[in-house]
Amino acid sequence: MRIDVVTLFPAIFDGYLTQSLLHKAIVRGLVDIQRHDLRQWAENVPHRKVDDRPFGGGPGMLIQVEPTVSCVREIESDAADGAEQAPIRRILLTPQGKPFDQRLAEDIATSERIVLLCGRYEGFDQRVHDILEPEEISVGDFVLNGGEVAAMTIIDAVVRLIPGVLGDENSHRDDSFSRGNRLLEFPQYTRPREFEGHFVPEVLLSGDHAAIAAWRAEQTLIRTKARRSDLLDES
Ligand SMILES: CC(C)N1CCN(Cc2ccc(Cn3ccc4ccc(-c5n[nH]c(N)c5C#N)cc43)cc2)CC1
Repeated sequence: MRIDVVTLFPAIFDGYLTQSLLHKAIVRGLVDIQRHDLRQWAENVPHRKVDDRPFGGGPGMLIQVEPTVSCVREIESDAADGAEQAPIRRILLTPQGKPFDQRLAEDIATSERIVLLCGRYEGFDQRVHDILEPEEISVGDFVLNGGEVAAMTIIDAVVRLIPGVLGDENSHRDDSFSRGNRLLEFPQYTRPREFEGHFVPEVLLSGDHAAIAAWRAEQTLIRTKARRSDLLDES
Protein backbone atom coordinates (compact mmCIF):
# COMPACT_ATOMS: atom_id res chain seq x y z
CA MET A 1 0.00 0.00 0.00
CA ARG A 2 1.15 3.53 -0.78
CA ILE A 3 -0.14 6.47 1.24
CA ASP A 4 0.54 10.05 0.15
CA VAL A 5 -0.12 12.74 2.75
CA VAL A 6 -0.66 16.35 1.66
CA THR A 7 -0.04 18.75 4.53
CA LEU A 8 1.24 22.19 5.54
CA PHE A 9 3.10 20.59 8.44
CA PRO A 10 4.96 17.45 7.26
CA ALA A 11 7.19 17.55 10.35
CA ILE A 12 4.19 16.65 12.49
CA PHE A 13 4.57 13.12 11.13
CA ASP A 14 8.31 12.79 11.92
CA GLY A 15 8.01 10.90 15.22
CA TYR A 16 5.00 8.94 14.10
CA LEU A 17 6.64 7.46 11.00
CA THR A 18 9.84 6.43 12.81
CA GLN A 19 8.35 4.47 15.70
CA SER A 20 7.04 1.02 16.45
CA LEU A 21 4.64 -0.95 14.28
CA LEU A 22 4.35 1.61 11.52
CA HIS A 23 8.11 2.00 11.17
CA LYS A 24 8.52 -1.78 10.96
CA ALA A 25 5.82 -1.99 8.31
CA ILE A 26 7.61 0.69 6.28
CA VAL A 27 11.02 -1.00 6.66
CA ARG A 28 9.47 -4.32 5.61
CA GLY A 29 7.98 -2.69 2.53
CA LEU A 30 4.41 -3.44 3.56
CA VAL A 31 3.49 0.22 3.31
CA ASP A 32 5.08 3.28 1.68
CA ILE A 33 4.15 6.62 3.22
CA GLN A 34 5.14 9.83 1.44
CA ARG A 35 4.60 13.34 2.79
CA HIS A 36 4.10 16.36 0.55
CA ASP A 37 4.53 19.91 1.83
CA LEU A 38 1.78 21.92 0.19
CA ARG A 39 3.89 25.06 0.39
CA GLN A 40 6.13 23.62 -2.33
CA TRP A 41 3.26 24.22 -4.72
CA ALA A 42 2.85 27.87 -3.70
CA GLU A 43 3.01 30.28 -6.63
CA ASN A 44 4.83 33.05 -4.76
CA VAL A 45 8.04 31.29 -3.83
CA PRO A 46 9.58 33.60 -1.21
CA HIS A 47 6.52 33.63 1.01
CA ARG A 48 5.17 30.23 -0.04
CA LYS A 49 1.70 31.48 0.78
CA VAL A 50 -1.05 28.94 0.09
CA ASP A 51 -3.88 30.44 2.11
CA ASP A 52 -6.08 33.48 1.79
CA ARG A 53 -9.11 35.15 3.28
CA PRO A 54 -12.59 33.84 2.45
CA PHE A 55 -14.60 35.78 -0.14
CA GLY A 56 -17.71 37.23 1.44
CA GLY A 57 -15.96 37.73 4.78
CA GLY A 58 -15.83 35.49 7.82
CA PRO A 59 -13.17 34.37 10.25
CA GLY A 60 -9.93 32.63 9.45
CA MET A 61 -8.22 31.63 6.25
CA LEU A 62 -8.76 28.98 3.59
CA ILE A 63 -6.20 26.87 1.76
CA GLN A 64 -6.22 27.88 -1.88
CA VAL A 65 -7.37 25.60 -4.67
CA GLU A 66 -4.44 26.05 -7.08
CA PRO A 67 -1.57 24.64 -4.98
CA THR A 68 -3.78 21.84 -3.68
CA VAL A 69 -5.00 20.62 -7.06
CA SER A 70 -1.49 20.98 -8.57
CA CYS A 71 0.01 18.98 -5.71
CA VAL A 72 -2.49 16.12 -5.92
CA ARG A 73 -2.23 15.92 -9.71
CA GLU A 74 1.56 15.72 -9.49
CA ILE A 75 1.44 13.05 -6.78
CA GLU A 76 -0.95 10.96 -8.81
CA SER A 77 0.84 11.44 -12.11
CA ASP A 78 4.09 9.99 -10.77
CA ALA A 79 2.46 6.60 -10.58
CA ALA A 80 1.16 6.79 -14.11
CA ASP A 81 4.59 6.29 -15.71
CA GLY A 82 3.19 3.78 -18.16
CA ALA A 83 2.42 1.25 -15.44
CA GLU A 84 -1.16 0.18 -14.86
CA GLN A 85 -2.21 2.56 -12.09
CA ALA A 86 -4.15 1.17 -9.16
CA PRO A 87 -7.24 3.25 -8.38
CA ILE A 88 -6.32 6.05 -5.97
CA ARG A 89 -8.57 6.66 -2.98
CA ARG A 90 -8.56 10.40 -2.24
CA ILE A 91 -9.58 11.19 1.34
CA LEU A 92 -10.05 14.72 2.69
CA LEU A 93 -10.17 15.06 6.48
CA THR A 94 -12.83 17.44 7.71
CA PRO A 95 -15.19 17.89 10.69
CA GLN A 96 -17.98 17.68 8.13
CA GLY A 97 -16.93 14.24 6.90
CA LYS A 98 -18.61 10.87 7.24
CA PRO A 99 -17.72 9.16 10.53
CA PHE A 100 -14.60 7.00 10.49
CA ASP A 101 -15.05 3.60 12.10
CA GLN A 102 -13.57 0.10 11.97
CA ARG A 103 -15.75 -0.90 9.07
CA LEU A 104 -14.49 2.05 7.03
CA ALA A 105 -10.91 1.25 8.10
CA GLU A 106 -11.35 -2.31 6.80
CA ASP A 107 -12.71 -0.96 3.53
CA ILE A 108 -9.86 1.56 3.10
CA ALA A 109 -7.33 -1.19 3.91
CA THR A 110 -8.28 -2.89 0.64
CA SER A 111 -6.95 0.10 -1.35
CA GLU A 112 -3.54 -0.03 -3.06
CA ARG A 113 -3.12 3.77 -3.06
CA ILE A 114 -4.48 6.43 -0.76
CA VAL A 115 -4.03 10.22 -0.84
CA LEU A 116 -4.83 11.97 2.44
CA LEU A 117 -5.59 15.70 2.24
CA CYS A 118 -4.86 17.42 5.56
CA GLY A 119 -6.25 20.92 5.77
CA ARG A 120 -5.62 23.66 8.27
CA TYR A 121 -7.21 26.98 9.24
CA GLU A 122 -10.88 26.84 8.12
CA GLY A 123 -10.24 24.13 5.57
CA PHE A 124 -9.92 24.10 1.77
CA ASP A 125 -11.48 26.32 -0.91
CA GLN A 126 -14.71 24.55 -1.96
CA ARG A 127 -13.30 24.02 -5.47
CA VAL A 128 -10.80 21.53 -4.01
CA HIS A 129 -13.82 19.42 -3.09
CA ASP A 130 -15.55 20.10 -6.43
CA ILE A 131 -12.53 19.34 -8.64
CA LEU A 132 -10.83 16.46 -6.79
CA GLU A 133 -14.08 14.95 -5.49
CA PRO A 134 -12.38 13.36 -2.45
CA GLU A 135 -14.12 11.12 0.04
CA GLU A 136 -14.69 13.36 3.10
CA ILE A 137 -14.04 11.66 6.45
CA SER A 138 -14.22 12.84 10.07
CA VAL A 139 -12.51 10.91 12.85
CA GLY A 140 -15.00 12.01 15.49
CA ASP A 141 -17.47 14.54 16.81
CA PHE A 142 -14.90 16.93 18.25
CA VAL A 143 -12.88 19.76 16.74
CA LEU A 144 -9.20 19.42 15.83
CA ASN A 145 -6.91 22.19 14.57
CA GLY A 146 -6.08 20.44 11.35
CA GLY A 147 -6.22 17.20 9.45
CA GLU A 148 -2.85 15.74 10.45
CA VAL A 149 -3.86 14.02 13.68
CA ALA A 150 -6.94 12.69 11.90
CA ALA A 151 -4.72 11.39 9.08
CA MET A 152 -2.48 9.61 11.59
CA THR A 153 -5.58 8.05 13.12
CA ILE A 154 -6.65 6.68 9.76
CA ILE A 155 -3.13 5.51 8.87
CA ASP A 156 -2.85 3.76 12.26
CA ALA A 157 -6.19 1.96 11.98
CA VAL A 158 -5.67 0.99 8.31
CA VAL A 159 -2.00 -0.07 8.28
CA ARG A 160 -2.51 -2.54 11.14
CA LEU A 161 -5.01 -4.37 8.93
CA ILE A 162 -2.50 -4.92 6.12
CA PRO A 163 -1.59 -8.64 6.02
CA GLY A 164 1.80 -9.19 7.67
CA VAL A 165 1.86 -5.97 9.69
CA LEU A 166 0.61 -7.48 12.93
CA GLY A 167 2.60 -10.45 14.21
CA ASP A 168 -0.37 -12.76 14.42
CA GLU A 169 -2.27 -12.56 11.14
CA ASN A 170 -5.61 -12.84 12.86
CA SER A 171 -5.02 -10.90 16.04
CA HIS A 172 -6.96 -7.88 14.82
CA ARG A 173 -9.95 -10.10 14.08
CA ASP A 174 -10.73 -10.33 17.80
CA ASP A 175 -10.41 -6.59 18.33
CA SER A 176 -13.39 -4.66 19.47
CA PHE A 177 -15.23 -3.25 16.48
CA SER A 178 -13.46 -5.58 14.03
CA ARG A 179 -15.68 -7.05 11.31
CA GLY A 180 -18.54 -8.86 13.01
CA ASN A 181 -17.21 -8.14 16.47
CA ARG A 182 -19.35 -5.39 17.92
CA LEU A 183 -18.52 -5.88 21.61
CA LEU A 184 -15.86 -4.51 23.95
CA GLU A 185 -12.99 -6.71 25.08
CA PHE A 186 -12.74 -8.48 28.43
CA PRO A 187 -10.26 -7.24 31.10
CA GLN A 188 -6.69 -8.51 30.62
CA TYR A 189 -3.99 -9.20 33.23
CA THR A 190 -0.29 -10.11 33.30
CA ARG A 191 2.41 -10.57 35.96
CA PRO A 192 2.58 -9.95 38.89
CA ARG A 193 -0.36 -11.97 40.25
CA GLU A 194 -0.89 -9.36 43.00
CA PHE A 195 -0.15 -5.65 43.08
CA GLU A 196 -1.11 -3.34 45.95
CA GLY A 197 -3.77 -5.80 47.03
CA HIS A 198 -5.20 -6.15 43.53
CA PHE A 199 -5.27 -9.80 42.42
CA VAL A 200 -5.54 -11.50 39.05
CA PRO A 201 -8.92 -13.31 38.85
CA GLU A 202 -8.35 -16.93 39.95
CA VAL A 203 -10.09 -18.36 36.89
CA LEU A 204 -7.31 -16.97 34.66
CA LEU A 205 -4.75 -18.94 36.67
CA SER A 206 -6.79 -22.17 36.63
CA GLY A 207 -5.72 -23.54 33.26
CA ASP A 208 -9.38 -24.42 32.72
CA HIS A 209 -9.80 -23.07 29.19
CA ALA A 210 -13.56 -23.58 29.10
CA ALA A 211 -13.97 -21.67 32.37
CA ILE A 212 -11.62 -18.93 31.14
CA ALA A 213 -13.58 -18.57 27.89
CA ALA A 214 -16.87 -18.42 29.82
CA TRP A 215 -15.49 -15.79 32.21
CA ARG A 216 -14.20 -13.69 29.32
CA ALA A 217 -17.53 -13.89 27.47
CA GLU A 218 -19.34 -12.80 30.63
CA GLN A 219 -16.91 -9.93 31.22
CA THR A 220 -17.31 -8.79 27.60
CA LEU A 221 -21.05 -8.53 28.04
CA ILE A 222 -20.79 -6.82 31.44
CA ARG A 223 -18.31 -4.25 30.09
CA THR A 224 -20.20 -3.62 26.86
CA LYS A 225 -23.50 -3.20 28.72
CA ALA A 226 -21.90 -0.77 31.17
CA ARG A 227 -20.00 1.34 28.65
CA ARG A 228 -21.52 0.86 25.18
CA SER A 229 -25.02 -0.58 25.47
CA ASP A 230 -25.63 0.85 21.99
CA LEU A 231 -23.38 -1.89 20.59
CA LEU A 232 -25.65 -4.54 22.10
CA ASP A 233 -28.60 -3.04 20.20
CA GLU A 234 -26.66 -3.57 16.94
CA SER A 235 -25.46 -7.09 17.72
C1 LIG B 1 -18.28 29.85 10.98
C2 LIG B 1 -16.97 29.55 11.66
C3 LIG B 1 -16.79 30.34 12.93
N1 LIG B 1 -16.85 28.11 11.95
C4 LIG B 1 -15.50 27.82 12.46
C5 LIG B 1 -15.26 26.37 12.64
N2 LIG B 1 -15.57 25.64 11.42
C6 LIG B 1 -15.39 24.21 11.58
C7 LIG B 1 -13.91 23.89 11.61
C8 LIG B 1 -13.29 23.57 12.80
C9 LIG B 1 -11.93 23.30 12.82
C10 LIG B 1 -11.22 23.32 11.64
C11 LIG B 1 -9.77 23.03 11.67
N3 LIG B 1 -9.43 22.10 10.62
C12 LIG B 1 -8.82 22.45 9.46
C13 LIG B 1 -8.67 21.31 8.70
C14 LIG B 1 -9.21 20.23 9.41
C15 LIG B 1 -9.35 18.87 9.14
C16 LIG B 1 -10.00 18.07 10.06
C17 LIG B 1 -10.50 18.61 11.24
C18 LIG B 1 -11.25 17.77 12.19
N4 LIG B 1 -11.76 18.29 13.33
N5 LIG B 1 -12.42 17.31 13.98
C19 LIG B 1 -12.37 16.16 13.26
N6 LIG B 1 -12.94 14.96 13.61
C20 LIG B 1 -11.61 16.43 12.12
C21 LIG B 1 -11.33 15.41 11.16
N7 LIG B 1 -11.14 14.51 10.47
C22 LIG B 1 -10.33 19.96 11.52
C23 LIG B 1 -9.69 20.76 10.61
C24 LIG B 1 -11.83 23.63 10.45
C25 LIG B 1 -13.20 23.93 10.44
C26 LIG B 1 -16.95 25.86 11.00
C27 LIG B 1 -17.15 27.32 10.75
